[in-house]
Order: sequence, then C-alpha cells, then structure tokens
Amino acid sequence: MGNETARQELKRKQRIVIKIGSSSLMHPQTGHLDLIKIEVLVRELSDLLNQGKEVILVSSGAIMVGSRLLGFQSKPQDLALKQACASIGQAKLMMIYQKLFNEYNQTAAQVLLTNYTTSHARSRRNARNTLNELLKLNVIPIVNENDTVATEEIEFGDNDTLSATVAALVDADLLILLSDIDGLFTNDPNQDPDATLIRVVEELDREYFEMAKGSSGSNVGTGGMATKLEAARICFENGCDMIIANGRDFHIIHELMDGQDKGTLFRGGQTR
Ligand SMILES: Nc1ncnc2c1ncn2[C@@H]1O[C@H](COP(=O)(O)OP(=O)(O)O)[C@@H](O)[C@H]1O
Ligand SMILES: N[C@@H](CCC(=O)OP(=O)(O)O)C(=O)O
Repeated sequence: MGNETARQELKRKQRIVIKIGSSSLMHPQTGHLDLIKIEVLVRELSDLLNQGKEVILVSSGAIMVGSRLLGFQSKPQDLALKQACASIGQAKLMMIYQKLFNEYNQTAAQVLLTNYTTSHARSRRNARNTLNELLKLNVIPIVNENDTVATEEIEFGDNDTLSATVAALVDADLLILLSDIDGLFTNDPNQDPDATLIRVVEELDREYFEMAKGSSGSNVGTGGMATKLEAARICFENGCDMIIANGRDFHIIHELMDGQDKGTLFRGGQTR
C-alpha cells in the first residue's frame, strides 16, 4: 500500500494517543507557556472527541513550567530540583488544561505513570483499567511521567517512549508525536542542511535508527529523535501506526487526521 492510501486510512483511526513535547508548548524566546497554542490544542482534541474518537494526551512540560515559575532561565540540572520543578509545573499545567477543556464541555483527568507502573503486571493492569474506564467515560486522560517518584533521573528516557507504552497499553490505533521538527529526516536537519524528510516508514530497518543518532536539538526537549525511534519500535511491536510531525501549529492534528501528507508516518499498524 502506498503512502497516499495509508494516509487516507488515518481518517478511520479511532483510539489516538497524542504526545506534545515541552518545546511545542512554550514560546521559544522566553520558555513561558504559549497559551494561544494550548487553546488550539484543546480545541483540536475536543473536536476529535466530538467526532466520537477516543483521545489520550501525553503532555510534557512540567519541569519547564515549574522552573519558570521559580524564576529559573532554563531547566535545572540537579535531579531533586528537577523533580521539585515537575511537581510545581504539573499542577499548573493541569490547572490550565482543566480550565480550557472545561470551556469545551470536556473533562480531563491526570494520569501519572512510571516505568515501574507499566512494567509490573499488577500495576500495568491497574493503569490499563483506569485508562480504559476514562475513555469509556469520554474523559480525556492527560498523561505524564510521575517525575517526583521516578528514582532515576530519566526512567523512561522521556515522554516519547512513555507515550508509545501507553499506546500499547490501551491498544491504540495511532500515536502522534508532535515535536519541534517536521518529522524524521535522513540526518539531523539542525546539523545537516541537506537532510531530507522521510514521508513513510514501512519497515523499521536499522538505517532509520542510524539517522536518529543525534541528541535533542533544543535545551527544552530531552530525547531527540532516538527516543522517537524507540517509540516507533514499540508501536511496530504492538501493531500501532505512529506519526512524527511538527507541533509548531496544532491545527496539524486535524490535517493529519484528514489524511494530509505531513510528517513521517510509521506503518506499524499494518501488522494488525
Ligand atoms: N534524523 C533526525 N531527524 C529529525 N530530527 C533529528 C534527527 N536527529 C536528531 N534530531 C533532533 O531531534 C530534535 C527533536 O527532539 P526533541 O528536542 O527531544 O523534541 P521534543 O521536545 O519535541 O521531544 C530535533 O530538533 C533535531 O535537532
Ligand atoms: N516529565 C517531563 C517530561 C520531559 C520530556 O520528556 O520532555 P520532552 O522531550 O519535551 O517530551 C516533564 O513533564 O517535564
């Protein structure tokens, strides 16, 4: 099946996980929240719910928001301080999401997970039951890593792998990763101006992991492309399509769902 047909099939996806990186929520100049963008995000997600789709939002940004609230100019390096920032920022982020979703008559719920939660059978089952119940209730779960109890600095590495784990947990049809870049390029475009965008990945060969070796392009994001490829691996293993696309403008969500040829589509769902 060609890219065009695969894109058209996205219209039929029913259970969708959308992950927003920290960089996509902030004004790049100040690191403060871009409230107008977040409003567009909430409107886009509310409209998906109105179409009868099930949506889970995985939102990063807690550490960044918390550090700004404490007056830091950038993300702190110290682990305990990062965790403190996360707990401050997470509450603030949820407050904003709750307020905006409320304006569209939608209910949002907070779900904080750790690597432990999703790798131990009992807590994994509990997390799955909660998420499924929230979706049944037409509530939008807003997921983040539980940074205050995660004992290593980065248990998941980042929210890219967390979002793929969540997609696998609830048997989602599609994972959308919105980042600060148009998709997977042949090389890091911030280092190599000749790098070209890859439109579709049918099989997750090693060459793609080689392309993604560079680290994060910003001091806001954590995982870079490598963790997004790791997310793709989880999606391929679990029969879920995945898209990496640019979160510069969140209207891209309905454009992708309409089948527009944007970002990089990883066709993990074809094994279903
Ligand atoms: N092959 C590649 N294609 C695209 N981006 C790449 C590639 N290799 C490394 N990158 C870097 O990955 C960055 C995106 O990851 P990251 O900064 O963690 O974003 P986010 O906060 O959205 O998760 C890009 O800005 C880019 O510099
Ligand atoms: N749990 C952290 C997530 C950090 C993270 O993964 O950031 P990103 O690479 O921007 O998705 C936070 O909310 O700040």
